[in-house]
Amino acid sequence: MAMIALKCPDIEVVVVDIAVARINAWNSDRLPIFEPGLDEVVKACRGRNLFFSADVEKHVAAADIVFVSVNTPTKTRGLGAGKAADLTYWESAARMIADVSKSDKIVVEKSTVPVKTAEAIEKILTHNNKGINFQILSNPEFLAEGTAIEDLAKPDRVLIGGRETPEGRKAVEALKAVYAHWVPEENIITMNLWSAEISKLAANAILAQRISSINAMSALCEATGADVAEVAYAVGKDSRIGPKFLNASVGFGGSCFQKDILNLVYICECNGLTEVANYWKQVVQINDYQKSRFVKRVVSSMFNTVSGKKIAVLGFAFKKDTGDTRETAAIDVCHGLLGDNAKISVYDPQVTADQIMRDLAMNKFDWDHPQHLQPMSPTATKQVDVVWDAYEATKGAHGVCILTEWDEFKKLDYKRIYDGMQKPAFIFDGRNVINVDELRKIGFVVYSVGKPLDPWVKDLPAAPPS
Ligand SMILES: NC(=O)c1ccc[n+]([C@@H]2O[C@H](COP(=O)([O-])OP(=O)(O)OC[C@H]3O[C@@H](n4cnc5c(N)ncnc54)[C@H](O)[C@@H]3O)[C@@H](O)[C@H]2O)c1
Ligand SMILES: O=c1ccn([C@@H]2O[C@H](COP(=O)(O)OP(=O)(O)O[C@H]3O[C@H](CO)[C@@H](O)[C@H](O)[C@H]3O)[C@@H](O)[C@H]2O)c(=O)[nH]1
Repeated sequence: MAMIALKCPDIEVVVVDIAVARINAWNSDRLPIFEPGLDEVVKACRGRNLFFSADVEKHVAAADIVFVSVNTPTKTRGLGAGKAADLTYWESAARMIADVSKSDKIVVEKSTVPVKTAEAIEKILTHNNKGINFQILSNPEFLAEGTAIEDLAKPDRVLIGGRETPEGRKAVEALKAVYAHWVPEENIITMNLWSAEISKLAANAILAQRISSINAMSALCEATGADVAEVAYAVGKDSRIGPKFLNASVGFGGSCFQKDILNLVYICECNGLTEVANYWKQVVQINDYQKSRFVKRVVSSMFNTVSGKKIAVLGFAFKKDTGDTRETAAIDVCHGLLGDNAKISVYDPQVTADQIMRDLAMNKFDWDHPQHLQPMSPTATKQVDVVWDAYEATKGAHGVCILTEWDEFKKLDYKRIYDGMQKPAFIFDGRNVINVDELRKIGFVVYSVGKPLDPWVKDLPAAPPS
């Protein structure tokens, strides 16, 4: 919305939220999220044509276009728990729009929703309506965190789905005119509502599938002496495949991929498409396998136990350049290590100690997770310490796990880190950011996902029984 305000000075944008603390933060000098370049965009328009308010009803009543961007998490209880999208927030937003509206409105699905949500929303909006015309559009968002501003400034495409009626087409044109302020017309794609809704789920599923594919290859590379980075480079050179999204890692995280794939799986199951559901489920299962495989490498390399040992965790966010920790692989890896009674010292340049403690104590739905990834008691967080420096985190540690690819981890003084650690000093790189040969020369025992194994690690079974 800040980008719309920046690019369309003739449009007044009001961001409303029921979370008053968040709105207060948006109106302050310290925005509630860290996103490179966002401060500048907000500062350029706030008070001009961009406003933040907790008076949701007043501003919705006055709007011509309402973008609904509320959260759509995975259901944790009841029918479809652990898979289906929880549309509670969407439904209450739709009911509120229906209640407060006195003029015609275009209601835009900006959240990622199950296919056919527009139909349900239409029913809520038009039920008991007072002669008001609501047009529902699907306009899914494709930005990635950490690069949101560039993604919004130069989107690969903007997708708008609408009803194939004269009113529907008019609404599509109205929304298209907003984006046309800065997005070339050929990059604004219009289609029917259901295609737009499915396209968002399909894009995320296929992106995540690429990561699970290369992560699956990383296990085979370790077993055979191949290097996954070389394999990804060779594969990505095929112009039909392309080089992006082929970085092997400790596993994908973030608030979208797992949630949206599980939602897709549920929709397939509801449509009787068991084989299709199982196909997509495998993308999440390989991701869980990758996280648990990493934990097993750590434990088995360190004489099959990390009990009482200090392990430094460098990086907790789900990717670099964000402070977001939702579904970060770091949560599952820490749970796995704590399950083996390790003492953990975490450093992340953007994530607060409070957030890390909350994440580690939080109950996660345990759908199909391996044993050691299951919810744990909050008392285990007593074994966790959060520090504000990588050197502090690694001081006296037996092992280091790199779980986020922050640029600063490439430039650390690893000799200094080695000197301060217990020996043998182990380093487990879940992001392929370190120079393996250099670190081995310093004296570290090194494991890096998908890379030829250190003889020390090699002699141990890759997947000892849990
Ligand atoms: N985070 C991303 O990068 C991203 C990218 C593309 C799509 N999406 C999709 O966008 C949606 C939102 O994601 P998010 O990460 O911003 O979630 P979020 O939980 O950070 O934000 C949602 C906000 O909606 C507010 N809200 C809930 N009910 C409300 C109501 N009735 N009225 C007003 N405000 C209400 C909440 O208070 C919260 O601040 C999800 O469907 C997600 O899948 C997110
Ligand atoms: O080659 C890769 C690329 C990514 N990742 C990991 O995958 C996760 C997701 O990364 P990314 O997709 O860059 O960030 P998100 O903000 O989750 O963005 C995804 O999810 C958004 C929400 O739906 C979509 O809008 C975006 O298009 C889609 O990329 C992160 O943990 C990354 O570290 C890898 O492990 N290897």
